[in-house]
Amino acid sequence: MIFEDLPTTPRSEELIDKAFSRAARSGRAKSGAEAQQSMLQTASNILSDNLENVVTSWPDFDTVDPFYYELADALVEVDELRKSLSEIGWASRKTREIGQEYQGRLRTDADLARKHRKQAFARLASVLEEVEDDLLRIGEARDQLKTLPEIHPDEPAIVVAGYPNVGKSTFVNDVTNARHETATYPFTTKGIGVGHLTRDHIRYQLVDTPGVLDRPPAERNEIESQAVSALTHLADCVLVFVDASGACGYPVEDQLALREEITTTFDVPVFTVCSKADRSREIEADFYLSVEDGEGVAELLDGAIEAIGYEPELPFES
Ligand SMILES: Nc1nc2c(ncn2[C@@H]2O[C@H](COP(=O)(O)OP(=O)(O)OP(=O)(O)O)[C@@H](O)[C@H]2O)c(=O)[nH]1
Repeated sequence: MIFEDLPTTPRSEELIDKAFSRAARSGRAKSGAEAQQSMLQTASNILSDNLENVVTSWPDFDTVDPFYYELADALVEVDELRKSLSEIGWASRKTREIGQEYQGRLRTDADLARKHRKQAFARLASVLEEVEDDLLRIGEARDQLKTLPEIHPDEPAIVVAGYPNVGKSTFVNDVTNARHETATYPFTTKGIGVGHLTRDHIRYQLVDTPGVLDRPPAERNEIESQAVSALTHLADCVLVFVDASGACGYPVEDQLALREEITTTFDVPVFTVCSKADRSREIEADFYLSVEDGEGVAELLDGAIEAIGYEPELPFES
């Protein structure tokens, strides 16, 4: 996952403390103007390098997969994040420049060198103060994005949709190792779960979507709508679960209306799955499923996998 390895974002104060205390240490090893030069060099390098690392640890949003872009945007407003990252790039260059600019002025007697070095430190500190909010914003974005589950836009994905309590997670847990891998993320109080299964050496992702694809669009808030839009980039096939028994607590007509909406939103095969078929099968569906009895589980998976028709790219054969 592209956001998984993002390192903790330092705060301005932390960076200043680190830079100035290392600078003091390096100054103690020398004397006179040389000590001042060494201090400035150390402080400016540490600040500039650490700031640069913040920027380079992020992926380039111009080339990021649209699924990730929209997910990230739903959580953190990518435009704002990019502005902050470019401010940090500026601060990295500026702190290096200040180091270089003052180096010449420090080639003088010890007292004057000390005065100029202090001036340079004040300027370094004020650059860091200026980007304090940007570092905070980047840190928050990083913390949020790190919690996204393991979803790979390059792997085939089966998205499971349907009203609450229709049996989505029972199915996903039954056919995948989801119990071990399910992760959630904070689009909604419920989060989205991911499980995996392997067929013919191909790994498929099953994405459970409680709180997102489980109600009419009019009831989705902006973030949830964006999560749906992100899912359209991800899904290779959608299974809409409909509980014809009504045991889930939602009228069958509403469930079928949601299916219609999903069919028009997604450009990939969308199947209607009559879930809890041990209780009722009173609707027209592509598949009838009872996880309770084990009925239709294999057929449903085979159907979805066939509809996806995923062909892995083979290495070049000579
Ligand atoms: N009779 C019967 N009950 C089932 C079947 N599958 C699931 N259930 C029951 O239906 C209830 C809801 O199932 P879940 O899998 O939690 O439903 P869900 O759609 O994931 O619900 P949310 O996570 O709230 O969106 C549970 O009590 C399950 O035990 C089935 O095949 N037959």
